[in-house]
Amino acid sequence: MASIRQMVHANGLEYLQINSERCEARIFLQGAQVEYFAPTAKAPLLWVSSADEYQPGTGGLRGGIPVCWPWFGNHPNKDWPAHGFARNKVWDWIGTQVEDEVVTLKFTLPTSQFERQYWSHDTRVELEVVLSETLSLHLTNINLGSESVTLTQALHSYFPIGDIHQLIASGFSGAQYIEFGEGPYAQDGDTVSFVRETDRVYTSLASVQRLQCPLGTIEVSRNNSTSAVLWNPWIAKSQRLSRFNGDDYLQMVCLEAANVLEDAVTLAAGQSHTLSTSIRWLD
Ligand SMILES: O=P(O)(O)OC[C@H]1O[C@H](O)[C@H](O)[C@@H](O)[C@@H]1O
Repeated sequence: MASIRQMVHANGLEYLQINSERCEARIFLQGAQVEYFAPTAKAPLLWVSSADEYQPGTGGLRGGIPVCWPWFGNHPNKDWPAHGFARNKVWDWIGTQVEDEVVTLKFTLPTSQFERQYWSHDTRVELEVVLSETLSLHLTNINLGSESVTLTQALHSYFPIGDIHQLIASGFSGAQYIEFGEGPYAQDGDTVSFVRETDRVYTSLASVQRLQCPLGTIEVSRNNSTSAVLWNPWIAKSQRLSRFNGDDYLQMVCLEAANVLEDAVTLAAGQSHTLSTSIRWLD
């Protein structure tokens, strides 16, 4: 029988502990951040740094799936926080459905948590998390106002890959990317391997990628998203990152379902848009 328990971490953050016949998961209300997900009898599909202390309001947990909203990355206004403000805010848990041991949970960021100096628009944002052998996230924006609204966003998934030197990421053929503010570069072949800091914003990217690593093969798919971010900080940037151990870069990679650059979302009055990603072990 599936169970959903509301718990409080020793450091004060509230989370939901989900156990079902199909999987185990933890979702923190701060950021509506999925922090742990493992299908039954399989290894965890998300990575979290052991350096994170689970403190409230510190830029989201360093791992799992932070929700970057209502902008991704650095804002043109340099004083604004990277990746928006939603990952630091406490979301409301507003819905639960359990059917055939598939648990669906719904969250919204209440407008009282909006940083109005950054986001004056009349919008509603919801995150639906579907937990079975696969983890699926659906991030919906609804424009309730009378003027059009443009936003960028990402579901910033951190994956455990065992050894970055042995990781082969595939499904990139035909795409282009911007890296460190330069490009667009044409993707060379279908695969990416990692030998240095990698921080690519892909455009025109196919909807399915695979991460083949010593732990197995993870499949990551996206819907309503033609852009995605591929990130590993490598050695020098690891030293500068908060809540990150110096050698954590060996164990993780981020492949983030996004709506960025020309894939930014523009919603006319009354319109909505749902960005989705699904993650599973292939073997
Ligand atoms: O340290 P954070 O604000 O969580 O950002 C972590 C990383 O997120 C994304 O993947 C960006 O492309 C990186 O440039 C950034 O370093």
